[in-house]
Amino acid sequence: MTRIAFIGGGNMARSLIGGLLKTGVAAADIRIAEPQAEAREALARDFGVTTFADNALAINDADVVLLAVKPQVMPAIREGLRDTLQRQRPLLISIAAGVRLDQLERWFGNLPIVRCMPNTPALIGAGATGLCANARVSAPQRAQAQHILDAAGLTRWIDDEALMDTVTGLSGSGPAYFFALVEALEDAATAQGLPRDTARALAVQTCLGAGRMLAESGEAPGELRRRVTSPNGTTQAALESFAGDGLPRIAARAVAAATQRGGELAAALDASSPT
Ligand SMILES: NC(=O)C1=CN([C@@H]2O[C@H](COP(=O)(O)OP(=O)(O)OC[C@H]3O[C@@H](n4cnc5c(N)ncnc54)[C@H](O)[C@@H]3O)[C@@H](O)[C@H]2O)C=CC1
Ligand SMILES: O=C(O)[C@@H]1CCC=N1
Repeated sequence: MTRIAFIGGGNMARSLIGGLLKTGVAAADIRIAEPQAEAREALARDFGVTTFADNALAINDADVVLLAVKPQVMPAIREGLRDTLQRQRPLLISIAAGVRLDQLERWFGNLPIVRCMPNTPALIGAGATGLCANARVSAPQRAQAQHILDAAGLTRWIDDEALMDTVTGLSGSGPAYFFALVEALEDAATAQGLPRDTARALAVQTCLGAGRMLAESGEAPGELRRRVTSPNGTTQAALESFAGDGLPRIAARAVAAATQRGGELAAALDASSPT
């Protein structure tokens, strides 16, 4: 039995808690610190978990403390947590974009820490998470962290922490890229006269079907793409249009922008909380 305390009960905490409960973790073993009373009530109602307005109270007796606040909020929570963390020495897990292991060690002390980057499909158990551990994380703690994130979907360990911002740019932010593409496809078909609800339904199912084929067929995306593309057919016309507009470059620039922003978030915290 692992007691898990969440600091911050927003979107990602809700996604992760939903996954944990589905895999059989007892609600009694999950505690959440959340400053907003309305959010606390919703968490207790939706998940049956215990909530706290006070961060230090929530982590009392916790084996794992999971930081699920915005990167900018990290320095502000250290005062309230540091003493209890040092006394209990739980496994600390952070899901904050950009925030580095050395920063977490500076703020919260020399603890076993796992930095990870999940994504919102965790809510339905279809998340993707990259994890990276500091040297203090023992093998059982590594397994503990993986077990918690496995409840949200697929997990992959990332040995080189510098690549965690790339993971953020790929899968952390990635669901939004696919949502944006579906929005654009739906708008394009609607502009040609298709009723919006029909355009939405067809675009969403196409996205789901393509995603399932990618996940379940074991085939490379390029091979699946080739099978849709008849010589001189409709798909070829569309793919040539994508290529002409520089789709690979568009994707590379978007991932680079998100990756860079991760580094900027961390640098801003170095500037505002140097010690
Ligand atoms: N939303 C996403 O798709 C993903 C977000 N993340 C990371 O997860 C973290 C949380 O993001 P979201 O859940 O989207 O944000 P959110 O804004 O929905 O949740 C943050 C929660 O922290 C609470 N909070 C604010 N100050 C606090 C304090 N001093 N003590 C305790 N709680 C406090 C807020 O009231 C809020 O409920 C961020 O660091 C983000 O980088 C990581 C992967 C994906
Ligand atoms: O946009 C963000 O900063 C967070 C991190 C990854 C997804 N959402």
